[in-house]
Amino acid sequence: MQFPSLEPLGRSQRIMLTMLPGLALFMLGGLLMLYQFYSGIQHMLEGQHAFKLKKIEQILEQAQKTGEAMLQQPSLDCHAIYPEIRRQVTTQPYVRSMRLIDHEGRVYCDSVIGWHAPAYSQEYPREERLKLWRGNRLSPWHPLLMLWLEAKRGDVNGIQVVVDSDYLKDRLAHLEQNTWFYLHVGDRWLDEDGGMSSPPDRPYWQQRSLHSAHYPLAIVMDYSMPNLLLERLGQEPDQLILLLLFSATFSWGFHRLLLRSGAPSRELQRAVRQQEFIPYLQPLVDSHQLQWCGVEVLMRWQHPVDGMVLPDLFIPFAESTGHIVAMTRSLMQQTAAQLGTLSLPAGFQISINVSAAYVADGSLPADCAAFLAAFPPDSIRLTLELTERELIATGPQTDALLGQLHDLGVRIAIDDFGTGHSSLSYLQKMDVDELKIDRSFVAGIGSDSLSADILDSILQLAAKLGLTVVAEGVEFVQQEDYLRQHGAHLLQGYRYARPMPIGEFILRPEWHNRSSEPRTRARAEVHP
Ligand SMILES: Nc1nc2c(ncn2[C@@H]2O[C@H](COP(=O)(O)O[C@H]3[C@@H](O)[C@H](n4cnc5c(=O)[nH]c(N)nc54)O[C@@H]3COP(=O)(O)O)[C@@H](O)[C@H]2O)c(=O)[nH]1
Repeated sequence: MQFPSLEPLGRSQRIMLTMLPGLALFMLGGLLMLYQFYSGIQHMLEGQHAFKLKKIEQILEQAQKTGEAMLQQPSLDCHAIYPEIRRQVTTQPYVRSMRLIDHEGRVYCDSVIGWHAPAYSQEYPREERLKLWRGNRLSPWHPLLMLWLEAKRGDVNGIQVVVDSDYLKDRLAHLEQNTWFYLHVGDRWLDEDGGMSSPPDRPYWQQRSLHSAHYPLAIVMDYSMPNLLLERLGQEPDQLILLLLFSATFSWGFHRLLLRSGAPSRELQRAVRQQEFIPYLQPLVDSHQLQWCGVEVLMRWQHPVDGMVLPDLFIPFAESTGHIVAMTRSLMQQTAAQLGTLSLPAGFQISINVSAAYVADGSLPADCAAFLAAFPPDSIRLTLELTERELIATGPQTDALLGQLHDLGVRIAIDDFGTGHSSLSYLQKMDVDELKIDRSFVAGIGSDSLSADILDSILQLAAKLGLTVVAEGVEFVQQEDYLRQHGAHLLQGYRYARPMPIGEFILRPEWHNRSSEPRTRARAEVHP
């Protein structure tokens, strides 16, 4: 799969773009998670709803059976039946009281006060099979549920069976917040705290009624799904955290994939535009004073994903595709902008690696002129190091170019001298100013006699031709001593410093304190 190029986009736009899939994943996952929670909550609520209705129906069935048993007694004369009514009321769990009603609507036998009951027939629900009452005369604020059972016999009209609301509210009670259950009978509602209202005092959110198939009642569920979802999220945050982590990882992976997916060529172009190729400086040390007298500019790629990338990994590709020209130009511009503001020591050398493609490009003299213009006139020695990685075409054109460069005051060095096939031919055909001895010869000092012989030959040749010699890869004092004794002019290597960012270089005291003593042995010891 080919991903779109990120080239035309800025950094923040790229980040935004690569965050989108993660965001989409998070939203999709979030929706799925919410749906899962939603279904779970719905299922749980429906179960509870049905369960509560069943439990309240069971209470009423029990009350009904008790009342029907009374009505089936052979005599419903109060004197005869009163002991049985008392017994039933005290032994049946949910039945609080019972009253027998005659055909005139009078209570003629009451489980609480017997046959002396006054005719408070207004409490007799003539038409209603079920009625919720706020209370009766004995306990006015204690709601009751009255079940009316009609007698199918001539001596009595029917019986009222009274159920205590304590049992009902217990059945309505539940643990979840944001949900309320009510027993709804006629125009009255009993809540799980035992309060009665018509309709309920609480704000209506979403309401569902479940009607009983056996009694004229419904269980009403009042709930807030958004609040229940939030509550569930709070109870189970791990799923959300996992989703967040997963989406972030996905975004990051996508970001990396997009950055890598562009063709390498386009990736280099993008990196040039973003100024990701930055200069590192490694000091050049004057072999007499052992003081910092210049720098070699070395390219580093500050990659947004892979971090700092060393040049060996991208320079050969950049050279083969020609991108090295734009990359080196960018490096020169950044170096000039940052070093041009400093007061550098007189004759400070700035060496820059230049590939064959740049030599052939024709824009090199103009770019060098622009570089030099960033410094006070004649204040620095700009040196271009020509490498042998790619063959530099020799001939009139190159001669003319080198002539132009010399006219500008730019010096030419042959890098890694002695390692390629054409070092001597370059020396013969091109007007060069400096030889840079490859570090493989320096490494052989003291251990490899052949390397030492080649090194000596290069040093003698350079001396004869009047060329400056820079020895790179100096790591040990023995190498330093040898090179100083044998005429190398400039030394470069980890012995002095590794390549470093310009910001770090500026802070180093070595290039400020040029008159201070060298950090190694005194010169007199080396050159007696
Ligand atoms: N065309 C361009 N080529 C460039 C540019 N920047 C670097 N390069 C070439 O990449 C090669 C690797 O360079 P780098 O990793 O920066 O290594 C340089 C030094 O760090 C290393 N060095 C210096 N001192 C020592 C030492 O004491 N020991 C040791 N093991 N290594 C040391 O040598 C490299 C400097 O090489 P050179 O340029 O030949 O002086 C390398 O070939 C670079 O040329 C660029 O901008 N353009």
